[in-house]
Amino acid sequence: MHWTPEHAQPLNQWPEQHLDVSSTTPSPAHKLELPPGGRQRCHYAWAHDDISALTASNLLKRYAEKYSGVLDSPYERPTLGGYGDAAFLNGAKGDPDPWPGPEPHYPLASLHEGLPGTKSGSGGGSGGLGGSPVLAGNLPEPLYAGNACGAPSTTPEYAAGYGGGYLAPGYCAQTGTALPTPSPAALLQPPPPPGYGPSGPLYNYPAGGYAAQPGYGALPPPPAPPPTPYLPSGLAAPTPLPAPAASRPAPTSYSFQAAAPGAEAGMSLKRKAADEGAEGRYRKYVYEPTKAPAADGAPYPAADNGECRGNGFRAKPPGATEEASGKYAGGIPLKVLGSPIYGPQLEPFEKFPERVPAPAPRGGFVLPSEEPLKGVDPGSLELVTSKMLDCGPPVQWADVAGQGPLKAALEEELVWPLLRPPAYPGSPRPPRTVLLFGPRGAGKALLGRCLATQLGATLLRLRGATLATQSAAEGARLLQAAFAAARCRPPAVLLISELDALLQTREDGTTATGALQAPLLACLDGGCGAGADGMLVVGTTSRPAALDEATRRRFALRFYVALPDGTARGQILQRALAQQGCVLSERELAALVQGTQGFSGGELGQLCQQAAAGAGLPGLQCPLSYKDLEAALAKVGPRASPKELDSYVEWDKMYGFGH
Ligand SMILES: Nc1ncnc2c1ncn2[C@@H]1O[C@H](COP(=O)(O)OP(=O)(O)OP(=O)(O)O)[C@@H](O)[C@H]1O
Ligand SMILES: [Mg+2]
Repeated sequence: MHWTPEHAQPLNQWPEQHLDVSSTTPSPAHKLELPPGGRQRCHYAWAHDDISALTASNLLKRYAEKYSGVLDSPYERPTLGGYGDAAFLNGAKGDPDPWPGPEPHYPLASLHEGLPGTKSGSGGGSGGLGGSPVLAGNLPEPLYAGNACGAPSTTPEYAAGYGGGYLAPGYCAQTGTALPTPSPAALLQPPPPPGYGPSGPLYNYPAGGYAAQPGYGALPPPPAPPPTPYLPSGLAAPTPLPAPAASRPAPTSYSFQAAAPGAEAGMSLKRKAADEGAEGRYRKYVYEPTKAPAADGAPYPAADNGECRGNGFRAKPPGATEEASGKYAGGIPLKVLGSPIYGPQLEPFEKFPERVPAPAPRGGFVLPSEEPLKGVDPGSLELVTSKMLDCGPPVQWADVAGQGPLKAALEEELVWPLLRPPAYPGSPRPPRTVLLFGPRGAGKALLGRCLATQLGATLLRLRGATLATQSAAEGARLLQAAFAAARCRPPAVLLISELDALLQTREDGTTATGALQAPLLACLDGGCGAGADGMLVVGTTSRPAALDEATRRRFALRFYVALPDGTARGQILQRALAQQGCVLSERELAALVQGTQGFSGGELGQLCQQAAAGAGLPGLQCPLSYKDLEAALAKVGPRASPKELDSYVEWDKMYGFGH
């Protein structure tokens, strides 16, 4: 047999093969060229034709085995030229150890880079698909597929090609586990752009989510959009969403929201908004205890020149809330009592832009297209406009003591959806009706005013009890006029307090239920229906059980406004007493808070007034003392009995949305 290795191998490989050829019988043609002393040990770099058949057979077998793994490898191999022949000539022929040669000449970008768990760095070299299959094929079993760390190989297809060959001894490509199998989609992903770490997240959106729309106060400025290189081409940036709903607990079985006409799909029925530890989250809800003293003793100072802002509110008097002290008069911080944060958490006025002229429609809270005044009695409309338009100062979340979870719920389920633009055409309408129920004086109307402020809306107030004193026809006319007036001033909040009075049986035997309920339901359907987007109806009642199902279901959201807890009572008292120039010691205030358990905010205000009256200080020339308050405590007490409070909790479980 006449055989030369050139017949079987490419030219650039045959010198290596000849390093294997240890023939001791050089060809006669070469004998003369060999140094005499080295003849017996010399390895020829070229073939000679008198090789034995056995040697030739062994050679064939050996190289067939050696390269069969390479040829069968499922991975795309780099061109051999990329590594240079020198890599194969580096004296490591058949070496079972990891390849000790130089780094590849080209920085081969491994497709595995960017996959989770992939380690980048020089130690790994181009161990991915760019690794040398030849070398991998040379490696003994334990070095395959990251087994340098002794991890079990779970991905057999990686064994041949996944570059153990370039792993330095001891390098662990995966910590204790084999590299996860890449999905076909991942393999099709383009490599990350230069400058971004391969193991970084593909999207790097802010953890806190997106800020609300401009115009909504107390939220941080919107974060910068994610850098465009992070967005795969062709993909639009996701629509900003409000706070994550995923953290909300599952609704309880009592909720009626799914059946309510205004209840929107996707809105959680029950939620626990109290994230007690997250102070920053409720920072803006923190009560601002001190306002500028009212000149006339009214709950809100009238030092605003009577000027009514475009949104129906007047600005707070400058510095009205700036003087909040972080402690009780005696020096105990309210945090000691479990308050979230207490201090001057102020909302700058700039966050409540003037609405003159009316701003462009915002989000779902847009201008109605219908003619709102059609068929409305002009006299009633005039009456409503002059008597019901609320021009009080704006009420921020921080102006409401306590009620943190409720405030968060109102904001997340009402304010944000109303201010947020619809995500897509035909997306669910935000709720247009909310019912606040709870004991008298608990702050339901205050929260209604706060909602109007947060929405930048005109506020119209209607008292059910007042309406119920009118004749049925007049009451219905006023009701329609109130809805029409609200609709023609969008965005508007119509606050109907004492809603239950509209549905009660009168003492004279005539029942308003039939007379006023029908117009009320019609107004709720029409005024808050699909055609009227610019208004929100806030109904309040201290007798939720008096509401029949039809009325109840017209309110898409129903929230329980509970009595203030000890911390909130302390804050309300401190504010009320500060307005009267009264400074109590820490112990006195703590005792007063203890003695006013079960008081509503309204009753705390009455207590302070009673103390002033009892002290003979109608003009509030002298500060109140603790003794005056003690005396007043004997006369003013909480109105809501424990039984009543229990009934609210029960009603909340049945029909409320919890918070
Ligand atoms: N949480 C509170 N923080 C500060 N002030 C409060 C709070 N709750 C009630 N008040 C004060 O108590 C008074 C009565 O509040 P409001 O009118 O809102 O109660 P209400 O629940 O609407 O009562 P009603 O059922 O009688 O209509 C207001 O002066 C309000 O400022
Ligand atoms: Mg009220």
